[in-house]
Amino acid sequence: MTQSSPSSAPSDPSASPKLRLGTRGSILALWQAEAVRDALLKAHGWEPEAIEIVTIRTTGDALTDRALSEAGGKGLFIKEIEEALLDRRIDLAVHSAKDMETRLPDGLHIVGYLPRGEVRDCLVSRDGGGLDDLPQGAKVGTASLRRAAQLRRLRPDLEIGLMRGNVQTRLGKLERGEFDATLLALTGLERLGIADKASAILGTDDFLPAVGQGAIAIESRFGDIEVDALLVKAVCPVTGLALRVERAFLGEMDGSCRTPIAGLAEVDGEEIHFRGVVLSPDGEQYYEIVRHGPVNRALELGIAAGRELRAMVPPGLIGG
Ligand SMILES: NCc1[nH]cc(CCC(=O)O)c1CC(=O)O
Repeated sequence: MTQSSPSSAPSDPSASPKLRLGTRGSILALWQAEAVRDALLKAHGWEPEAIEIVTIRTTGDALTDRALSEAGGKGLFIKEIEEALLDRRIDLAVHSAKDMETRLPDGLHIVGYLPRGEVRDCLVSRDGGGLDDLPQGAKVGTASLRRAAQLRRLRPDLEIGLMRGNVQTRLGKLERGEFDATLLALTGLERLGIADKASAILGTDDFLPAVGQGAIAIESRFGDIEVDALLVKAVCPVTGLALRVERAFLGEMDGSCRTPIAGLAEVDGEEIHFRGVVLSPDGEQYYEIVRHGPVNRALELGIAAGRELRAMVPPGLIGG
């Protein structure tokens, strides 16, 4: 029998388990953890007390002055939460899938995802309007190499500066006039109830999202089957398929976090459509792969797309 973390067996409906969900403390992260909690409560008909949300401060939260790619990458928002999971201080971790490395620490795995919502990026501009409406040389803030490269490709005239911090911090920098515009995940604004801040939604043809964007991942200890069983009714299998493709693609690209990479898989019935892109940081080089395949070959599709794109890209652009 595996060790079980909830204080009661899931098969006993009269007892309320005590599951601890670990998350970062930002408003966005808390919204996401609450969404997982609500999905679990609904799936099992539990009382709210059955789930406790535990906030954990991460290295990434403390770093506000440097690009994440310089400080050690996106895993910085995850590490302390995964340590808490391995130490059994929490039973499940909730993350933005986008923030997760393709390789997880030994002993942990992604159990599944909540239904994915909006995947697109949006422009938040002080003066409103879309990318074409930004004046020549306007100052756009972002901390994302992917967004910066795609933006440079479309608008090489813009001045792109480093903008760090959580969504509210970034919007504050815009309001104070430090930047003319910024690019954000539309889903983040939606979750914060401020989607009206978006002045334009960027279509995926021109502006491909990050792998995992818009998906909320639930991570557990590998082999903690009683905990995982509780999630079966709360997770979204279709989102799981899309993320399987995207994360396999990213794993094959094996890009350092200094490489602008984007990828999106969409499930349409029994088919998956995938598009992946690699750019040079200045946006001048652009490599794209488009692949389709059946849902039962999701992993293979992602791997093949990653390998093929990797083979197209000159050495030096990825990795290193
Ligand atoms: N980079 C931080 C981050 N990680 C996840 C989201 C948004 C939520 C999501 O994509 O699921 C954001 C904010 C943003 O990129 O604007």
